[in-house]
This record gives sequence, structure tokens and C-alpha cells, in this order.
Amino acid sequence: MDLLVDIGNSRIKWGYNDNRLEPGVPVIHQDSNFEARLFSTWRALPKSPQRMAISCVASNAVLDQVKTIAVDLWPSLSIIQAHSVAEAYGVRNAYEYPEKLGVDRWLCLIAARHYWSEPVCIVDCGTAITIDAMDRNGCHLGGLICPGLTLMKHSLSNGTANLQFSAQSGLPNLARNTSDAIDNGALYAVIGLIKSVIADLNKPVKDLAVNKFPILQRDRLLDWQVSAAKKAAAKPTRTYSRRPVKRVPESLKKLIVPGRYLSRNPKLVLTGGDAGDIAPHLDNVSCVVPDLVLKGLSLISAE
Ligand SMILES: Nc1ncnc2c1ncn2[C@@H]1O[C@H](COP(=O)(O)OP(=O)(O)OP(=O)(O)O)[C@@H](O)[C@H]1O
Ligand SMILES: CC(C)(CO)[C@@H](O)C(=O)NCCC(=O)O
Ligand SMILES: [K+]
Repeated sequence: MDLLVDIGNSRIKWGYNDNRLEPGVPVIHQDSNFEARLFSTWRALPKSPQRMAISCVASNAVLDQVKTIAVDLWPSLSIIQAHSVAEAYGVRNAYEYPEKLGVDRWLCLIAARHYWSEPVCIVDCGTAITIDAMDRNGCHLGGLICPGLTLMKHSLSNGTANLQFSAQSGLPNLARNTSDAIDNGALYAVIGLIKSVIADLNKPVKDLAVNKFPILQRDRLLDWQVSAAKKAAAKPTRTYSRRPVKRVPESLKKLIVPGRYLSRNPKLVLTGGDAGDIAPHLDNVSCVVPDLVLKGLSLISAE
């Protein structure tokens, strides 16, 4: 039996790898008594794990505390830690230095590739919000990192004299009082961000500013080049022109698949603690997965 553990920026979540992932009650590792709480919560687990698979984006200090608790409770436990790599499980990492991609983002991509063969846009709505796009060939196109809803609102209250933190969830409306203005502002920012990324993914590549999606993306560029070449080839040869007409090489013609954009109409997948508050305000969410990181961990621990 494996215990899968997702050590996030604020919370630790876990589940058993027995086809019935049931995340336990999360423990907030920023709380001072978190070690005692985690110890007693894990001690009460119904089954002792033989193996533990860990995804950690928190500090090494927190990681070591969690490992120590696990080994105290289950001395013969073997521990696997997930890391981001250049290519695995059918996913190609877009990062120039692949190991720098957050392992939570990497595991979400691996899980998404396992469940869907369409292009996907994964939004992890946690302490930070991350967006990652992947085309239908499993090629990660890159991503974005922004503050999450709670962090946005904390940064407002920390950076101003008149604004207080509010834990309410917002609505995508203009507000008529301060507290709603803060809640709605954070929600609107996130919804606008997601819509804008989806709109850009749906654009033909020639409309994209080149450095907007710098990693794109050999595949999409190739698509575009090929269709541009096809258009050029379709033009009648102008006999009156002095310039020689460019011919499309036969090798390139074979690649021509008109209208193919590998990341168009991505499945929009939301995960993380705030996914449930954000999803109802978007029209095109394909699914909300409470913890896609744990699903990715279950795939790598199955090896
Ligand atoms: N019981 C809870 N405790 C803390 N945050 C919660 C809770 N329930 C929902 N949330 C929301 O979840 C968000 C944090 O999400 P999540 O738990 O996925 O983050 P995390 O543990 O930091 O993980 P990650 O590092 O993957 O973002 C917060 O913005 C908060 O609004
Ligand atoms: C962005 C976070 C904090 C989101 O949890 C995490 O994935 C992380 O620490 N990433 C490392 C930096 C990166 O992904 O580019
Ligand atoms: K996460």
C-alpha cells in the first residue's frame, strides 16, 4: 500500500493509492504545531503504508519534518520523491531547465496526459495559481505563475492602510463596498487571466506575438510554416514576375495538414483548493479535479 503525499505551499494533502484516492484532512504546515498534528493524524490512519510517494514544493525543512514523522511511524517505509524531468510518461517539459518546473505542475501534466488525449490547459488554484498548457502530442507549451486568491487579498491588506483581509469568495461583478471590491477584484483577475490564456491558445500561431509564447512550440510553428508554404504553393506562378517563384519542397508538402493547431480548444482542467470557487464563473471548464497532483503521484508510484 502506498501513501501519496502532496506537500503544497501551505497545506499537506494525502491519499492512498488503492484506486480510491481519498485525500485526508489537509494539515497546514505553516502552523506552529503542524508536526504534532500530522503525527497524530497519520498515526490514526487505518492502514500502514509500505511506500510513500512525495511531491514537495515547500522548503527542505518541511520536507525533512514530514519524512521524519513518516519514518518514526512506519520504520520500514520506503520513500520515493517525485522530480521534474525533461520527458516522461508521454509528456515533454517545455522548460529550458526542466528540473526547475515545479514538481506539482509536472505531476498535473503527467496526470492530464494519462486521462486525456486532447490538448489541455491546467489551472492549479492553490496558494499560487499556475497555468500550464499541453498540446495533443503531450508537448508542454509552457505556463504562468500568479498569486492565488488568498495571497492576492493578503498582499492588498499588507500593502495598504485601509484594506483588511477578507476570506469571503467574490463574484465577477462591480462592487459597492470595500470588502466586496477586494473579493471581486481577486476573482475577476483570475477569471480574466484564464480566459485570456484560453483565447490566446485558440489563436492561429501567426497572430501570436512571438515572445508571448516563446517556448511554443516547434510543433505549432511548423504547422504555421507548413500552411504558409501551402498558400504560397497555391498561388499561380506569375510569369511576368522577374523574381523566381518560390516552390514548396516536396518534403514539406507531405507535412501539410490544413487548419491544424495542436493546442486549439484545450480541455480546461481546474485543480487546487480554490478550484471550486473559480470554476462556476467560467463557461468552458471541462472538469474540476480536487487534487490532480495526487493523481500524478499515483501514476509514478505505480511503476
Ligand atoms: N481548509 C483550508 N485551509 C486552507 N486553505 C483552504 C482551505 N480550504 C480551501 N482553501 C483554499 O485553498 C487555497 C490553497 O489551495 P491548496 O490547498 O491547493 O494550496 P496549497 O496547499 O498551498 O497547495 P499548492 O502549493 O499546491 O498551491 C487557499 O487559497 C484557500 O482559499
Ligand atoms: C509555482 C509553485 C509555487 C506553485 O505551487 C511551484 O510549482 C514551484 O515552486 N515552482 C517552481 C518554479 C516554476 O515552476 O517555475
Ligand atoms: K498545487
